[in-house]
Amino acid sequence: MSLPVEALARYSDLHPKLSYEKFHYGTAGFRMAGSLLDSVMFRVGVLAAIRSKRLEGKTIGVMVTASHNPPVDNGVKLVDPRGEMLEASWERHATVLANTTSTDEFIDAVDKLVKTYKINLDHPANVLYARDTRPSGVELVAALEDGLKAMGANGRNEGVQTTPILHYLVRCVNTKGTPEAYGEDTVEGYIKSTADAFKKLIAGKPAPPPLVVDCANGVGYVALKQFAEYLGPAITFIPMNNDLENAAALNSDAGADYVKTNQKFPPSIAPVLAPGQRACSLDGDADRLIYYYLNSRKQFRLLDGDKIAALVAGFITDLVKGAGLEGQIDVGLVQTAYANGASTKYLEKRLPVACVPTGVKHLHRAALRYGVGVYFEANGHGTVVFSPATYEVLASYQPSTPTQATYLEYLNLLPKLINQTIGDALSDMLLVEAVLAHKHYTALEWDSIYIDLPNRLLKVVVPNRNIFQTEDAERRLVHPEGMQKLIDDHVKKFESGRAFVRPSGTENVVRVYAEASDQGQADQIALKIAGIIYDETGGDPFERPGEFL
Ligand SMILES: CC(=O)N[C@H]1[C@@H](OP(=O)(O)O)O[C@H](CO)[C@@H](O)[C@@H]1O
Ligand SMILES: [Mg+2]
Repeated sequence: MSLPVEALARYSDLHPKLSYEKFHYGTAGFRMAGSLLDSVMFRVGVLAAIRSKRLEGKTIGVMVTASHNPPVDNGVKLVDPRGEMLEASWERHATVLANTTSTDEFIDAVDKLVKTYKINLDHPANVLYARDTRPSGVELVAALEDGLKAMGANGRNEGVQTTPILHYLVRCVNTKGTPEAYGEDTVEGYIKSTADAFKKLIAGKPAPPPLVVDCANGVGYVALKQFAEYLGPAITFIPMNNDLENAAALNSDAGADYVKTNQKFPPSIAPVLAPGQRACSLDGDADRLIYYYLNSRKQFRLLDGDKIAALVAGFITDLVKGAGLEGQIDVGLVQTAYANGASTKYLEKRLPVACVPTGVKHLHRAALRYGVGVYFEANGHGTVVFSPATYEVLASYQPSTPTQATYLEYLNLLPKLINQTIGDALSDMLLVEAVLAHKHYTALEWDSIYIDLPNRLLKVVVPNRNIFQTEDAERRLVHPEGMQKLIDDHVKKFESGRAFVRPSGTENVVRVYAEASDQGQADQIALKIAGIIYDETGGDPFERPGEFL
């Protein structure tokens, strides 16, 4: 088969590129105002089909979502056959195709891609896709489908689903009937196997107290309802911010990003919480999870991705030891520079900890190096991955005592409870609840594992963020020259101060993170560095944010 040039041209003409837009496939795929994405969606459809053919018909996933961003935004991400994010080298092809200015140029670029990889177009193309609850998703999915039609690809529309469910389904479809079979490739199959593993894991433990779940008025509520049905009395949820009728409500004063960024309760949650009661927030596509509670002094206390990682890694380490598998299964943790310094200090004493650049793909890749790799970004995105060798050990190990056998049983349930393809707010939430039940931890006890260092995260708008280059997992600047020295000279004035600066991969800003032994110092460090960056990059003195030092 040759490239279906005629069909490509016909469909492409229905989705012309807006001449002034420049698109970039970044950390979060393509993401911007939904109204600007029509041509991008069509081209992503074509690219997904080409990638599927390149992989001899393996199913590629496409998720239409803008996660925690405002309801008018939308976006799209491609998912590789194992349910992982698109291979990095193909991000560039996505950007190139999205930016071709005419149908002819687009077809030429597709042709070039096919020739470069010597793709055999006789292979079938299979694409599985879903969208979040954003209204613009309906038309964007239609544009995506035109891309699939133009290539004669088989499309499987999963409707409105969470991002992690889409990733899970892709892995299931591609591993079906193989020794690595991941599960049944249906949403019901996902809910059932996750819920069953949870029920078995907490069997005999007291049912956790009811959990307040802030659904960010998004698709997470759809999955939560299904979980609630299967879980029955095993756990009670109190769903909040579950209005799916009002599109404008999505992520508005709600959700994991709101809580982590503002370090406060969503306004609707504060009044319903009793002191000590746990609550959690999902984000708009349910791949991030943040916990929090009201302490006895009626203060907000955050239990973020670092706290989840510490809880989960500690639990798994205990299980491995208890089963007598120490030395046979190595448990490791992966963080980014945004991890609270107190968490890193606490965890490094207990297990190997790696620090990698921001972005799930980096964390995921690093986690695969361990027998059991736990990774979480501070913002609540993370999961646990089990290596093939670990699966083998778990399947063949003969415990020598009944206690070891019990621990082994728990360990064997974890790969079923956890969505290993990507961070999954709902399966992570059930994991946290199971660990709390096993450890008999209240929110306060969990919080007390270590005490967070006060910190401050700021954005600085600069003319060109690309001049900022980093090394050492983004912890030091190598460019602009001399900037790191200015930062160091300032930070060293503060005891236990730490700070770093990096360009955002998703917004046109530079981020400044600082932490210190008290909040005032963390603020001073961050605001001074923000001022340095602003001034050194030629920021307009009349527009200089008032708080910068
Ligand atoms: C400080 C921060 O939270 N950064 C986020 C944000 O990346 P930036 O490159 O910092 O814009 O979005 C990413 C994608 O969602 C997420 O992986 C990351 O953790
Ligand atoms: Mg998200």
